Amino acid sequence: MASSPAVPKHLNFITGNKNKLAEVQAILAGVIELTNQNIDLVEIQGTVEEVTTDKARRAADAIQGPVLVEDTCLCFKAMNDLPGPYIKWFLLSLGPQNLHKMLSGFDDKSASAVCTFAYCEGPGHDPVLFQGRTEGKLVESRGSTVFGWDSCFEYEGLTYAEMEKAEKNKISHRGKALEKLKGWLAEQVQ
Ligand SMILES: O=P(O)(O)OP(=O)(O)OP(=O)(O)OC[C@H]1O[C@@H](n2cnc3c(O)ncnc32)[C@H](O)[C@@H]1O
Ligand SMILES: [Mg+2]
Repeated sequence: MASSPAVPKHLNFITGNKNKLAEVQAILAGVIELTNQNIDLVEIQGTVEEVTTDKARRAADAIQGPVLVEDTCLCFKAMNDLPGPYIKWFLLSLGPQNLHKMLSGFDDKSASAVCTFAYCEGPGHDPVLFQGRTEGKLVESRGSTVFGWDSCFEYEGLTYAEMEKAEKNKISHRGKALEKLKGWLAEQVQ
């Protein structure tokens, strides 16, 4: 019989982003206990899978134990999926008020929000990935600018920032990725 990885009863989610942490805590409430460490991890360049896998390995090495990490992309169809994993730096430079201008020269405003979680059992182990994607469009900022590009990403008429938190979590890239993680966790304990 193939041996299952030793999935702990709680997950140590390594992130420096308080808003991500709050969403993950809300979505996983009652499913798995979550602890958090804010470790400043180097993020490589590459595909989101490469970035997230590398992030998980670095986090597992840093704490010498099991970890959960996540990387979020915002991909513009007109730009062949850029900025993708590099959205953080565009958002930091432009701010949510100016982000929509990145597509002002294009008719196609389609954007995909992509969330990729990686669970790594510990140093030297291969991370397991769980990805969720929500299709929407890049719009002028509407709603609270507390969390990243929430006010610039519209899904079915509302920006993420205009939705109730629970509504966002039901349809979001992060919610979908965590549904997959939950399914995997349930399989491990059977
Ligand atoms: O420590 P980590 O987990 O890496 O946290 P981070 O803030 O650096 O996050 P990323 O590297 O994944 O970069 C993603 C960027 O997208 C933003 N972001 C992530 N999830 C988001 C969401 O659901 N809604 C809006 N913005 C989001 C986030 O604030 C960053 O600017
Ligand atoms: Mg980061």
